[in-house]
Amino acid sequence: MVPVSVGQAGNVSGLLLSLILSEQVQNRTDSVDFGPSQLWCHRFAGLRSYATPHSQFFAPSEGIMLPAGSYNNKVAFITGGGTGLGRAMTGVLSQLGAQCVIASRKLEVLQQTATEISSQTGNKVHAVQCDVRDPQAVSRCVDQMVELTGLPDVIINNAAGNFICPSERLSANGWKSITDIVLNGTAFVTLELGKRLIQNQKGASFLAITTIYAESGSGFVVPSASAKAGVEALYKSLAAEWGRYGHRFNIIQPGPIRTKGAFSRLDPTGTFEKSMIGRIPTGRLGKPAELANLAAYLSSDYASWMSGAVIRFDGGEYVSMAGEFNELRKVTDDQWKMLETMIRSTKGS
Ligand SMILES: CCCCCCCCC/C=C/C=C/C(=O)SCCNC(=O)CCNC(=O)[C@H](O)C(C)(C)COP(=O)(O)OP(=O)(O)OC[C@H]1O[C@@H](n2cnc3c(N)ncnc32)[C@H](O)[C@@H]1OP(=O)(O)O
Ligand SMILES: NC(=O)C1=CN([C@@H]2O[C@H](COP(=O)(O)OP(=O)(O)OC[C@H]3O[C@@H](n4cnc5c(N)ncnc54)[C@H](OP(=O)(O)O)[C@@H]3O)[C@@H](O)[C@H]2O)C=CC1
Repeated sequence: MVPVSVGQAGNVSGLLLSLILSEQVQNRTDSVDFGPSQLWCHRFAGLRSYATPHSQFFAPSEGIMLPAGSYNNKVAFITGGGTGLGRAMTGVLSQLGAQCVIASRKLEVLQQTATEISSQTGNKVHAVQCDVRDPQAVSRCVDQMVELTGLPDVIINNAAGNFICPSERLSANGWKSITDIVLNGTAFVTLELGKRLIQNQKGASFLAITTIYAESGSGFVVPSASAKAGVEALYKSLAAEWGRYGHRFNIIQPGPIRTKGAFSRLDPTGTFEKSMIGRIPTGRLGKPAELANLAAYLSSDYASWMSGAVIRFDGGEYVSMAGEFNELRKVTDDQWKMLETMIRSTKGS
């Protein structure tokens, strides 16, 4: 770990970006705390990753949490299982004994992931091409899964699309592209599998991966925020309706976890990561393995009494952004002395 000075624009060109960046550096210098000496940068695999010194209190445990064999004789279906967080969840479930089916658009990516994971775990991972925006394709995908493994015990709706974009620049097709993947895709997968499971009187655990801003909304990712909020309404509604069929529905709202898919579309220059770390109380990004452990627990029999739950998993970022006075953590001891003196010396209203 090496301390770095903030404010390096790297090879990013463009006046606007430099302005944004220099403003951030200015703000950070002005705000007393969280200056260059307190920002740390890990470098690995060509990627930068920032963290604060106090993140050492919150070192990630990336080993598998559940007992070996927890998923023996179980089948798990994971959308978007070829990359990023979906891949991490597939790896953990497979390691715990599950037979996994991963589905998304890019068959080659899925096949490579399936081969790599199954060679590490010794358990089968099947790759099935499926564009979740197309209900017929989803139905064919489920047919294929039934042939391969039978109906699943665990369904993880993880596939998503997203990009930052001012809403006034967003085309109708841009809106449709994101909401089709996230909301309609989740609905098509959930309805198709739910109906077949009900017909076969088979219980299952459904998990949706949303995001912290599904609750608050967020500018610049409006289609994603709207669709993720819809997914949460869908899952909470079905938790109430389909418990009688043996189905549980839970939701994880992750905060920032570095993946190529997310960061390339949400922070393409790497400019915003540094300021984001400053508002995460645990001082670091999450790790895919941490999310995968939580997903494995929620989808397992250890969580058979959990349904309708919405788990925020963000190192404290959401509450940190929400609290009116939370920026006061930047005030130094000397400044507090001065503030306290001023407040105490005020008499009357
Ligand atoms: C502050 C630091 C932030 C760091 C991260 C913090 C994370 C915290 C919370 C994170 C939440 C994360 C949520 C996620 O969902 S991340 C998942 C990201 N992964 C993906 O998006 C993978 C899949 N994505 C894709 O395949 C594409 O990106 C896609 C555009 C979503 C879909 O591809 P495709 O179907 O091929 O669509 P296109 O034909 O390319 O485009 C469709 C229309 O959308 C318009 N469009 C595409 N990109 C943009 C853009 N960048 N800006 C504006 N418009 C765009 C495109 O032009 C098409 O519209 P048309 O021109 O009108 O036809
Ligand atoms: N990483 C983060 O910081 C956060 C991520 N999330 C959520 O976590 C989940 C995983 O994201 P992450 O791993 O970061 O990003 P990725 O881009 O790696 O994952 C998205 C996956 O969705 C698949 N996908 C996209 N469109 C479709 C489609 N039409 N049909 C089927 N599959 C599709 C992609 O595969 P393919 O291209 O082959 O179709 C890809 O595997 C998402 O739901 C995201 O919203 C939430 C908060 C934070």
